Amino acid sequence: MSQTLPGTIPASLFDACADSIADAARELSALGWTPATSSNFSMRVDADHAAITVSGRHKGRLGRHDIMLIDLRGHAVGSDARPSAETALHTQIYRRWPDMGAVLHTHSRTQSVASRLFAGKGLIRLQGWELQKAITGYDTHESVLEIPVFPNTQHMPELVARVEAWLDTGKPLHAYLIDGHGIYTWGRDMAETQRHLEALEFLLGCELDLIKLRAS
Ligand SMILES: CSC[C@@H](O)[C@@H](O)C(=O)COP(=O)(O)O
Ligand SMILES: [Zn+2]
Repeated sequence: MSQTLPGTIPASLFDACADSIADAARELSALGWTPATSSNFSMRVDADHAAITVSGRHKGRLGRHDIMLIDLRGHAVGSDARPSAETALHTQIYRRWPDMGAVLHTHSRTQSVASRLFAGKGLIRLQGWELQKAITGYDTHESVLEIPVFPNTQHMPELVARVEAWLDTGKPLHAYLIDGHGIYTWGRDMAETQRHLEALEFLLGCELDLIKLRAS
């Protein structure tokens, strides 16, 4: 895949984003959170563009050619590669929050099982865990962190609308699960987004352990 950049985007900027995505993806893949080409990752490049993974690539082996430029309507810019099938979920975040700089979507076993288990309730309510403080804006274990679980669909506009509907209620949103699918989370930069993802994976795992232990 060859990537041509608009004159306003220096190659060094795009390459830095691509390298950062590939590094994060390698780490997440090594943890087993991106099985079988699943998952997708992006970073904001400027006010109107993001770098995102090309659809269908193995996320543990990404190179610069597996990451492409899109505009915030989700259209490829300067390449004929196909962006992630879930691009609309990334651009939604960048359009809604100009200060958000990275979006990570993974399919870990813990995320997948938790999404199925809590789909009936429509959300997971986290409270009492010290690690909630890893989410920006949370400064005590006593706060409530709600992670909605949206029904899965192959029709991205439907998922985009569900996210909008949640936000329209005025409730905070730092991440969401998709039933039987995985998690989406975001942050102002890649480091913050990775911290959110690691914390959420840990917290979901703790909730699943509690359910198992209470049942035994
Ligand atoms: C390989 S199944 C997973 C996909 O359907 C999808 O959910 C996913 O996460 C990766 O899609 P992609 O188009 O590669 O970004
Ligand atoms: Zn997915």
